[in-house]
Amino acid sequence: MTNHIVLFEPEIPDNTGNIARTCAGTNTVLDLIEPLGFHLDDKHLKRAVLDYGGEVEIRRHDDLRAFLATLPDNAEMYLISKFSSKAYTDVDYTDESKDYYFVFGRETTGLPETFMRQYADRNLRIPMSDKIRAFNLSNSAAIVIFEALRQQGFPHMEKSHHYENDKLKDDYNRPGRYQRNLPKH
Ligand SMILES: C[S@@+](CC[C@H](N)C(=O)[O-])C[C@H]1O[C@@H](n2cnc3c(N)ncnc32)[C@H](O)[C@@H]1O
Repeated sequence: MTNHIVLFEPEIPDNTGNIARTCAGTNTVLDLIEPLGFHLDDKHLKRAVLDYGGEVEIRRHDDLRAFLATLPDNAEMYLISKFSSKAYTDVDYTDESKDYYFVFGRETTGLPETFMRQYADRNLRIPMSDKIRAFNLSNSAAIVIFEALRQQGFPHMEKSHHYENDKLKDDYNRPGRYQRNLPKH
């Protein structure tokens, strides 16, 4: 089982950078459908990818058709769109024989209407109030991928870890921890 976040023609490098970081932290493959609104060596994207997501597997596709042609037989593809009336939480993402693909639209115009109509039963909505037009792209990606991962039991992810500077350790607040070596006058 592999999870994929697929971005259709993303425009804002910071969003793609954030998503790349999320992909690295969750062992998710990032598929980018061109054209992109930025260069892959954009400094914001690079900072996010290199500082935090150097391990992320990025696959680039010339266009939507080219991306669809790469889908394996076991692909379960979902289109993430506010226009759906089915919630993203109402789907089972736990079939280990499947590869899950979550396709998100571009920041300004979302997903193409024809594509959404073609896969009408595959559109999923993140519930939201009527006070906004849509959620931010990178937040939407995080919301959906973490529901899939939660259902899958967070595969190959550490649910706990012990750090050297563990804030929950008993001696974290030991006297002197915050004392600075100020110069003596
Ligand atoms: C900023 S939104 C795009 C808004 C665009 N005006 C539209 O018509 O979809 C960017 C992407 O985030 C995702 N998104 C944002 N809010 C969503 C919601 N409430 N439900 C599902 N997806 C959402 C979708 O994939 C969307 O294409």
